[in-house]
Amino acid sequence: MIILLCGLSGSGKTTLAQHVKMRLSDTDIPVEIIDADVYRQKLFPNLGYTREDRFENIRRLGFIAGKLSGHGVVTIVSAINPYDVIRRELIATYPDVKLIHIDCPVKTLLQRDTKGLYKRALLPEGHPDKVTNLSGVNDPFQIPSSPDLYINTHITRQTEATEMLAGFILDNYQQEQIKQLQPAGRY
Ligand SMILES: Nc1ncnc2c1ncn2[C@@H]1O[C@H](COP(=O)(O)OS(=O)(=O)O)[C@@H](OP(=O)(O)O)[C@H]1O
Ligand SMILES: Nc1ncnc2c1ncn2[C@@H]1O[C@H](COP(=O)(O)OP(=O)(O)O)[C@@H](O)[C@H]1O
Repeated sequence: MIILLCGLSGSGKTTLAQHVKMRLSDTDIPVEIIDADVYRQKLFPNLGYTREDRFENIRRLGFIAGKLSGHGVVTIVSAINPYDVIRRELIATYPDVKLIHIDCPVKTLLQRDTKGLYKRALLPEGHPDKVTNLSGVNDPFQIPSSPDLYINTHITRQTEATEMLAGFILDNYQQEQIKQLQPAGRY
């Protein structure tokens, strides 16, 4: 299973992915997190935040996730992933991809601003520290129309959000195992 966590920077993708991994550590479900922030720094430092570079980033992350999930690892891809077309491409390319929207109003993200990106995006044009192409501020984020799960981290506390996501993974993992136990064509 590939879990695509999409949502604006600071919405809680990394936090929830890490908590879910911990939460599932006492089960026999192997979980790996592919955090776009980390992979960009370690593997794709030349990619920026244009539409084309974001597509390339997501395609590469999807490829790695496909390999891991092919070995039975529940692979959580934590990336802003703002465009519907590339999300749909991953869903069409790899088996058992689930799309999860981690939502949060920009007003709240401006208050959290753990990386200082939002303040920098709001600087005047031409300011040397200005951040351009920040999704939700000066770059698009297409809201998923029918995600498999929706979590709003402005409303839902971290512990409850973790339970929602862990429960979703457990349910789907178990359903998949039951399907694989059933002989093809008999049911
Ligand atoms: N425009 C811009 N300028 C500078 N830095 C930025 C910008 N947009 C995103 N970020 C930071 O990059 C982190 C990874 O982005 P993503 O790979 O998830 O983006 S995307 O999926 O390719 O759209 C992303 O990580 P998260 O904060 O974890 O979402 C941000 O820290
Ligand atoms: N309900 C919540 N779920 C997840 N994170 C939350 C929640 N409420 C507040 N936060 C905080 O918001 C921040 C989210 O940051 P992070 O997980 O790095 O986001 P992202 O990976 O989407 O950029 C963290 O500081 C986290 O503690």
